[in-house]
Amino acid sequence: MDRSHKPSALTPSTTGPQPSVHSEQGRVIASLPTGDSVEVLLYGATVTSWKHNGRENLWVSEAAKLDGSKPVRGGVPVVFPCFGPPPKDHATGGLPQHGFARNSTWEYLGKSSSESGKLASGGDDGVKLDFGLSSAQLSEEAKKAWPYDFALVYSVTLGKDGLQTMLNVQNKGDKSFEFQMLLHTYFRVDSITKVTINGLGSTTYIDKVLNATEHQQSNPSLQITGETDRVYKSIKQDTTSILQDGKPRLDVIRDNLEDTVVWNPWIEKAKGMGDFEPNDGYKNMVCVEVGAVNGWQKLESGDTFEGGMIVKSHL
Ligand SMILES: O=P(O)(O)OC[C@H]1O[C@@H](O)[C@H](O)[C@@H](O)[C@@H]1O
Repeated sequence: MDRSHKPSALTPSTTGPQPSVHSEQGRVIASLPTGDSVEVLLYGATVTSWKHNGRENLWVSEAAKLDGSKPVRGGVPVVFPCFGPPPKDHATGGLPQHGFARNSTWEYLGKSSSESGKLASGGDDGVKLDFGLSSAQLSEEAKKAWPYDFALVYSVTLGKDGLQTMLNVQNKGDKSFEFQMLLHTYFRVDSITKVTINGLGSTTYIDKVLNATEHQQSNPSLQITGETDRVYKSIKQDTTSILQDGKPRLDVIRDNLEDTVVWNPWIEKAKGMGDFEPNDGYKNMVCVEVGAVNGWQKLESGDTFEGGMIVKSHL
């Protein structure tokens, strides 16, 4: 698939000090010689930790279930093939909220050494981990509710200055299907009251807190001052930036995805979620979720779609 606006990929290299990769207890952990690391749970292919310069960039609830009994409350759950509660009259109508990818067990396909890019220092640049999920691996219930033949490959690349997560969707069957996808990333922040989100100005959004009404964001900067659940549609700028205390903290760069959901449950909703702890954890997280959730992506038999993000940490 040729894409004119494709951001340059983070490229792992094959010489010099090597990253270490090991799997234990249903997760894959990769570390760079710099000490940066990423952890991916096979359940949901959920990235549960990404450390850069000694700092954790992702928020995971202290009560998150990591045993496969429910989707992980935190990290980067993969939402596919529907976002939110699916419309009852759509082919995804029998699936749970946010689909089945976040609560299916993925297969670790291995680390990739195909792309190389040597650093000036001669050290290793990064490591790419691939995870797969196909129709055959789904629960009988999910297969019945969404009887399409598909294959997903989710690539998580830990680079020296960022994390890249890309979802590749293939239609392996003889019927077309429609899907939505979203990388439901919970970012860790020091204090939500000091967070500003830039890059969503002049964009139309659906406000799920206000009965799913449509609004236009006029202010170039967004501050979170209460429960927030917004779907920003067809965003022109590729980068959404999270600032802490006015200083750049994280840049989220969308790749072939036009939409972004901003979510913070705030006080009451956080208290109402059994797996959200501590109760005031909403002060230390914000979800900035890149995706294709405005309408549906149609994939014809044999076709492939790819979308994801690069996140750069400024600490
Ligand atoms: O509780 P869940 O299923 O993980 O969803 C969390 C939130 O996910 C967000 O993406 C949705 O916009 C919210 O409406 C939803 O509440």
